[in-house]
Amino acid sequence: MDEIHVIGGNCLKGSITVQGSKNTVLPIMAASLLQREICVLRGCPRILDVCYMEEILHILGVVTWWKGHDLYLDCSKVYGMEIASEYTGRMRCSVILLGALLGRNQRGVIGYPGGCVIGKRPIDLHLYALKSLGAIISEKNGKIQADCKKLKGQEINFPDRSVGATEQALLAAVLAEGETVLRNCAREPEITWLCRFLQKMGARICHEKEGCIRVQGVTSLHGTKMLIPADRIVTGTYLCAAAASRGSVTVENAPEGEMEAFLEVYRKMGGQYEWKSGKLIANGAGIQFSVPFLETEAYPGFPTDLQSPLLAVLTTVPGISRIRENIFENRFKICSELTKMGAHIEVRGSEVKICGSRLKGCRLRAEELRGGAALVIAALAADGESVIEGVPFIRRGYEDICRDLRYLQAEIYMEDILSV
Ligand SMILES: CC(=O)N[C@H]1[C@@H](OP(=O)(O)OP(=O)(O)OC[C@H]2O[C@@H](n3ccc(=O)[nH]c3=O)[C@H](O)[C@@H]2O)O[C@H](CO)[C@@H](O)[C@@H]1O
Ligand SMILES: C=C(OP(=O)(O)O)C(=O)O
Repeated sequence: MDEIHVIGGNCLKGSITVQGSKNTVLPIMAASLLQREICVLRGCPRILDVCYMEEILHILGVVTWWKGHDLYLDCSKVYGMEIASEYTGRMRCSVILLGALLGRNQRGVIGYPGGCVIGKRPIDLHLYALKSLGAIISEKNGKIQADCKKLKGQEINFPDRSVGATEQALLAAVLAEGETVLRNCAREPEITWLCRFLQKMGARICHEKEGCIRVQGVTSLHGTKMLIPADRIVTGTYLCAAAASRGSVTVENAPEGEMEAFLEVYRKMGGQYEWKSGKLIANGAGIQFSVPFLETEAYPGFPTDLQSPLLAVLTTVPGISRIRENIFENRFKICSELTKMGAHIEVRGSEVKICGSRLKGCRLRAEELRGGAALVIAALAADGESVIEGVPFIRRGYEDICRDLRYLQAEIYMEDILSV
């Protein structure tokens, strides 16, 4: 069992290249099922969620291999149609395999998805999209079964915006008969990247206007290659890590154009940044201003996935800050852990009030991915040593957070407590 040890107090500085994006690569791996050749995903992050998705693809018949960070997916022999809940329950993104399986084999049976326990996370919008395209869905014994003769293009007007449901609808629509128009789609960059990948496989997709995507069904798709873009949430996490120590960081491959909402808050807190030849150069030495009010929103608003990392920074900034979480109802779980470190935090429903103070190192437990990363950030700023348990949650989305932060001169290491 691994634990992360952090000796707080170092001022972070240095350059880093961030891993490929988790939330981009996972739907792209699912999309590869829609063709019968080989897809190559360059710059694929070697994170637990990618391993979990790879295992699921193996069960369905996909042959995979790695060359460094390039993942090869040979989808020529996909005959499996069923994925047990012990596999789907490890990650949220497993649910969109339903749309891919329907597109490929007209049938899919999957267990319920898992992922971070940060709210109820229903799948009604996913099922609504699939049903609209003609799938017959039944739910029993903890499984969701979807069948269709041939999916048929439709107008789908999402009542609410959902990243996963938009991805689900896209995967199901590209091989459906005729035209599908998706309205009120999510606008996150991951949707654009998925569309690009599907287009490279031969899909006919066009973005009409904000939130509206038109898909012209085709009869088959082919293999392709794509470079997975840098992870915008990991980039933001490392900016927060440097900010908590009032240090600086240069991100060599930051995803330009995807970080605006975060960078605006960073600047208001007293941080400075500039883009130079594709690099993001950020200096957190001047971070000193609290954030009177911030709320998480769908893209291009402030991302919910960076709410906990930012909250960790704000526990160190003098004055009162307030954050409202609008996307997931249970995303303040780390507050009790931060309180153990001496943070002054009050949670009231979907809002949290933070009064900046000094933190002290202690033993902490991560219970979900971004909350776990946020505990590491708080530990970097704290006096003394912190030990963070629950490392597998962090590994779901960070390839090697200790290695990356050591590049930035943090004193941090992983210990396997069974082997000492
Ligand atoms: C693997 C992946 O890409 N995960 C991201 C994805 O999650 P995910 O795709 O699960 O997030 P959604 O955009 O679907 O969720 C947004 C909101 O819609 C609700 N909802 C969603 C689907 C549904 O059928 N019914 C419903 O009510 C959710 O409970 C939530 O309140 O987008 C989230 C919001 O940017 C990010 O935090 C996650 O990191
Ligand atoms: C919530 C997240 O992931 P998932 O949707 O995979 O649980 C996340 O990446 O912060």
